[in-house]
Amino acid sequence: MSTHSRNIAFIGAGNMTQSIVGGMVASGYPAAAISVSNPSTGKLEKMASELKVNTSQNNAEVAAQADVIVLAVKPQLMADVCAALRNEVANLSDKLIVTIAAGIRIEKYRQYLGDDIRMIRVMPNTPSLVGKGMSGLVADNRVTDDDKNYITEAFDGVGATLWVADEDELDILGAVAGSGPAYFFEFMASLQKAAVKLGFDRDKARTMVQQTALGAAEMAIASELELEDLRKQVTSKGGSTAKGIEQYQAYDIDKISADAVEAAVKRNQEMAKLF
Ligand SMILES: NC(=O)C1=CN([C@@H]2O[C@H](COP(=O)(O)OP(=O)(O)OC[C@H]3O[C@@H](n4cnc5c(N)ncnc54)[C@H](O)[C@@H]3O)[C@@H](O)[C@H]2O)C=CC1
Ligand SMILES: O=C(O)[C@@H]1CCC=N1
Repeated sequence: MSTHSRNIAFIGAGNMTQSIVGGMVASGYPAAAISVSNPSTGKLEKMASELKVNTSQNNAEVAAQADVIVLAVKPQLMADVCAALRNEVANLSDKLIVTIAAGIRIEKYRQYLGDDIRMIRVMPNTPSLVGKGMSGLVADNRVTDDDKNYITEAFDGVGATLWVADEDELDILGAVAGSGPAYFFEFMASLQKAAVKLGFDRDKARTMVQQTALGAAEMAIASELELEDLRKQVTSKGGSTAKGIEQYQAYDIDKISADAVEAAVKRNQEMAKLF
């Protein structure tokens, strides 16, 4: 079955679903083959009017009609949502089940949905909305090559994909790339505040910060140099950047990042036990 001929249903219309579906529609996935369900109507109405996808307040209804079900609710709701799907949808084992939830292991979904499910875990991130997502993927051993190709193509449409070896690696990828946009936005906001503190208005400060972030990211992608060497190219001996970088190093930016990623991995592992 080719990528665009599968009907795909998203259970939960939150931030991540809106980013993925927005990116999929923009990349040419037919809106008519996409359904989204959510208990409340606000987000559904927005998605129906802006993206022309099918919407419903009934999870089982969209899931029953789909070839692919994407579980996109918060981890703490997953057990209940899965239990209801198992009760209300026939032939779950004929469908490809994809989950984007952090932490929860495939083994748990087997308990929730049945031993015979075909499941892929995807760890996406919100820049999928603008076609610049980074998604990690891992599959159970029942998933077919066709399933893998399908889901790779779908998520390649909203950015880059990276198959990882196992679910431990997915936890790490999630802590770096899934959570990563938040780290970058936190850093960008702090740079914006620094410019505002010295007299710029917020709009001008934002323009200079976001354009610089974009330029740095694109340069990193285009260059074969190590990231440290790209940094050195900006850091003239005896110049101003050296003084700025000294301040970041004084706060041990490597330790800040290592602590952040390790804390996020730990939370993914906790969520695997809790939900
Ligand atoms: N936000 C992000 O950057 C990322 C999120 N994820 C994962 O995506 C999942 C969703 O996260 P967000 O979109 O950020 O959360 P969110 O809170 O924005 O969205 C969850 C949606 O599920 C809906 N919902 C609640 N109960 C429901 C039910 N019984 N049936 C159907 N829908 C229901 C809520 O109304 C809400 O619209 C989480 O499991 C998270 O771990 C993964 C990677 C990145
Ligand atoms: O914060 C979370 O748990 C999810 C997973 C990665 C990004 N958001």
